[in-house]
Amino acid sequence: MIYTLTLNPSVDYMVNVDNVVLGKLNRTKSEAKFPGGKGINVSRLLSSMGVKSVATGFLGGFTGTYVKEYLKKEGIETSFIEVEEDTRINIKLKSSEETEINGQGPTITEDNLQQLKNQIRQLTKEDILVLAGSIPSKLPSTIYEELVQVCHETGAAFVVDAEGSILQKVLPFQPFLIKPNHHELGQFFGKEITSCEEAMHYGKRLVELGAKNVIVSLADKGAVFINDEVALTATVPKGELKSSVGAGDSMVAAFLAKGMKNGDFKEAFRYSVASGSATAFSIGLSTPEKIDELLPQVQLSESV
Ligand SMILES: Nc1ncnc2c1ncn2[C@@H]1O[C@H](COP(=O)(O)OP(=O)(O)O)[C@@H](O)[C@H]1O
Ligand SMILES: O=P(O)(O)OC[C@H]1O[C@](O)(COP(=O)(O)O)[C@@H](O)[C@@H]1O
Repeated sequence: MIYTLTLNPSVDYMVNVDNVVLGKLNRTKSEAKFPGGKGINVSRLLSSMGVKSVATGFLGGFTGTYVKEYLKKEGIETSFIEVEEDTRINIKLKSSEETEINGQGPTITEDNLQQLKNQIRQLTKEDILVLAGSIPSKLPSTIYEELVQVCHETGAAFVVDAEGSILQKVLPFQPFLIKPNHHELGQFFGKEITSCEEAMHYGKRLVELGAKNVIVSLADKGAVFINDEVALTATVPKGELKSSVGAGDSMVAAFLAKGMKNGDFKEAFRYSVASGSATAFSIGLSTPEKIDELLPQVQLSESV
C-alpha cells in the first residue's frame, strides 16, 4: 500500500487578480479552494489514476474538517491525527506572476507526534511512504530523519519531496525516489542551477549519495531523471500556465502510479512530466485525460 504523509496540510486558497497592486484594494477575477499539502495532492492524484493510497499527517479545526471531508468524498482512505489548532490556509496568488504565501501550521504536541510514529512503525516492506512538504514550525527539524529511520527498520520504501536541507539528511537511508526542483537542488549544493545539463550533473551526485531514483524538475525548461541504469532529459509540453501549484506533486504521483505497475521507470518518468504540465495548465490538479493529451509532447533523450 502507498501511504502519503503530509505533516503540514493546508487549504489552498487560489486567487486570480489582474495586475495586483500591493498596498491597495484588489478584487479577484476568479477564486477556488482545494485541499493542499504535498502528500495530500499525491493521494488525490493517485486516486484519479485508479491507485489506492492512505493519506496521513496532522489535521485540525474547521480547515482540517474541510480537507478530511473533501478526501472522503473522493474515496481516499485517511488516517490523520487530530490536532487542536486549525490546519493552515495557504494563499496562491496568480497575477502577471505567481506568488505563494504558505502558513506555519498548527502546534503539534509530543503526544500527537508519538501517535504518528506509532502509525509509521506499522508499515512493512510491502509498503511505500511518501513524505512530502514542509515541517510545521513547532515540530523538531529532525522529524524527517527520524521517520525515515523507522522506515529503514521496518523495510518500507520511502519517497521524499522536500526542500534541500531535508534531502541532505535522508539520502543515507536510500530513498526510492526524490524529486527536487532546480531551486531545491541548487539549495542542496549551494549553487544556482538553471539548465538541464547542470541539473543532470548535480542529480547524478544525489544518486551517488544514496537516492535510488532522482527526478529534477525545471518548470517549463525541462526535467531530468537519473538512476543507476539511465540518465534521461525530457522536453516539457507547451501550453498556457494557469497555476503550477501541485505540479511537482503531480510528477511524484504519476511516477509512482506507472512505475509501480510495470517497473518501466523510463515510461513512468515521461508520464510524470506530462502530469506536471497537465497540472500547470489547469486550476487544480491534472487528470488522466489531460496527461494522455500532453504525453506525445514529452520526448526523452538519453545521456551518458
Ligand atoms: N510553465 C510551465 N509549462 C509547462 N510545464 C510546466 C510549467 N511549470 C511547471 N510545469 C510542469 O510541472 C513540473 C514541475 O514543476 P516545477 O515548478 O519544476 O516543480 P515544483 O512544483 O515542485 O516546484 C515540470 O517538470 C513541468 O512538467
Ligand atoms: O509544505 P509546503 O512546502 O509549505 O508546501 C505546501 C504547498 O505545496 C503544495 O502541495 C503544492 O506543491 P508543489 O507545487 O510543489 O507540487 C500546495 O498544495 C501547498 O500549499
